[in-house]
Amino acid sequence: MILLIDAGNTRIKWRLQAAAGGLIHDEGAIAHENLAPLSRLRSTVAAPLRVVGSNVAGTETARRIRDALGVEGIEWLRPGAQACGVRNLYAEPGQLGADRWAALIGAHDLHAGACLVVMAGTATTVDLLSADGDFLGGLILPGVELMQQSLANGTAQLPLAAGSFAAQPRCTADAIRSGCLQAQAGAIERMFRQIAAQPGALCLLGGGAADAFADLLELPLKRFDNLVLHGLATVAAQPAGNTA
Ligand SMILES: Nc1ncnc2c1ncn2[C@@H]1O[C@H](COP(=O)(O)OP(=O)(O)OP(=O)(O)O)[C@@H](O)[C@H]1O
Ligand SMILES: CC(C)(CO)[C@@H](O)C(=O)NCCC(=O)O
Ligand SMILES: [K+]
Repeated sequence: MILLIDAGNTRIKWRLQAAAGGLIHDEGAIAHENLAPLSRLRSTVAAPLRVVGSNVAGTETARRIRDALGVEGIEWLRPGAQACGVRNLYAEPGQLGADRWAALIGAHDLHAGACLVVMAGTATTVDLLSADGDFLGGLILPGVELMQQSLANGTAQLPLAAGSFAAQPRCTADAIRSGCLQAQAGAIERMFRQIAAQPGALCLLGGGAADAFADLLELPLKRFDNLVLHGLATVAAQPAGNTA
């Protein structure tokens, strides 16, 4: 059995599979505060269990996950210069978030053409992947909720209110909500222009906040939850994965 773990800043997503490319037994998402579901999961699985993960939530989180699972070693994905046909063009490949690296590997496995890999989580990332598998570069934005919160925190008059999207917002709450959603959609559409002319160019969109603006996007779009876990499975299926 193999357990795939995507430890993000808001939640920890997991998937239990028979083998790296095999049948999915179970999956879920948990809050950082309560890792008990991972301990329960471990006790239901007959050993041996291989654990492959990506973590952008810090070393303390990695330790807590290991303790909750009671396993010796977790194979945490370390972004490098290349893996599974994807080349990392970051100036310092190790600086790239492991979740972005896994998602790019997953995207390259799923789609033959150029794609824009968008993950709408705590932060939103918008990453360009060429048809050849080159990660050309990408954006990091505050996620939708972080954007809304930053306005409430940084101003006297702006509340953290539940607004709705409007093309021409005519109240404060709608103006905030629409501004944050348009910022996300606009950044994505502008990045997509760089690959739009290529045959089969596609935007792959995932993450917990994707529903908030998916309908606004005017580009070839495919929803995919969860690209990070798919990428981890792709890495795990390699004879010598780029994990440590
Ligand atoms: N409909 C929504 N509108 C705005 N923000 C949302 C919406 N749904 C989720 N979010 C926010 O998006 C952020 C990430 O949500 P979620 O935990 O579901 O995504 P995630 O992909 O698991 O994130 P991460 O990998 O960063 O942990 C949270 O701050 C959450 O409150
Ligand atoms: C951008 C986030 C927060 C998205 O989860 C994560 O991938 C991260 O912490 N990345 C490290 C910095 C970088 O990717 O350049
Ligand atoms: K962070």
